[in-house]
Amino acid sequence: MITAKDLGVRFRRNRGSRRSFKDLFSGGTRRSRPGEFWALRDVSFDVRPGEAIGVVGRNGQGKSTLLKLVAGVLFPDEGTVSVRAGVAPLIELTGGFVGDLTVRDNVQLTAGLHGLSKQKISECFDAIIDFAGAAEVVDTPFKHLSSGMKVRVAFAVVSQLDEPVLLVDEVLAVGDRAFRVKCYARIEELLAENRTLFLVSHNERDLRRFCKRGLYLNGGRLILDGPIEEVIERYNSDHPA
Ligand SMILES: Nc1ncnc2c1ncn2[C@@H]1O[C@H](COP(=O)(O)OP(=O)(O)OP(=O)(O)O)[C@@H](O)[C@H]1O
Repeated sequence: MITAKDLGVRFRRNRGSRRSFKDLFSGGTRRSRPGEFWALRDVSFDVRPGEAIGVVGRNGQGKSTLLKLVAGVLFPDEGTVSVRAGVAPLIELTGGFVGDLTVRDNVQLTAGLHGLSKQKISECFDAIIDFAGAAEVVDTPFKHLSSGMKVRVAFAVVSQLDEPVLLVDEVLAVGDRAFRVKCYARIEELLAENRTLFLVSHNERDLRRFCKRGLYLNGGRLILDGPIEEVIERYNSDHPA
């Protein structure tokens, strides 16, 4: 379903840093420009349809960057990632949503971008709003929603899409308990339909509940790719609380 080979992503630490005169003459031969660092490097893995994968690592170790590559919203500087199916990304709280548009417009836009027909959208519109508990804010600009409500709307839409790959980045932590329970049930339904799931989480219970396999990232490197229990154990022993 997904093949990632030697993935590398480079970012600049400091937007203001300029390349030096000397750098200009060394042209493209330099491996890394000043101020740049590899947020992800030499990362390779294969994912089969229906696999549920938990991505673990401390803050800033490349987890979100990896999901963005799979979602196709970021291109690698090295290596390749191929995804043989559509992706429903739930990454970054407001990801893909337009702040000035209303909830209604955003739901229609996102669903439309993922290939749902007008008719299908109007069929499932009420269910999406109902799932999110967003009836009162349907005509409110998205930017005026509370952060929890933004996540609820985003999850409600994204989990309604027919895409075979679902990416969930740490958003479950934001919803209140009643909403999390609904999200868990929905994720379980999606897994039962043999969808592929990537879950970034710092919550071991969530990881164990949904994922069989884990990827442990540290310093942008893939330290361990294995059964979720082994991955959690290794992560915990590397970084005891
Ligand atoms: N657009 C960007 N420009 C520069 N640096 C970036 C950019 N996006 C991410 N980074 C940096 O890349 C590194 C990896 O970030 P990433 O968001 O993938 O980490 P993460 O493991 O998801 O962290 P968290 O658990 O905090 O969400 C971090 O040092 C981050 O500051």
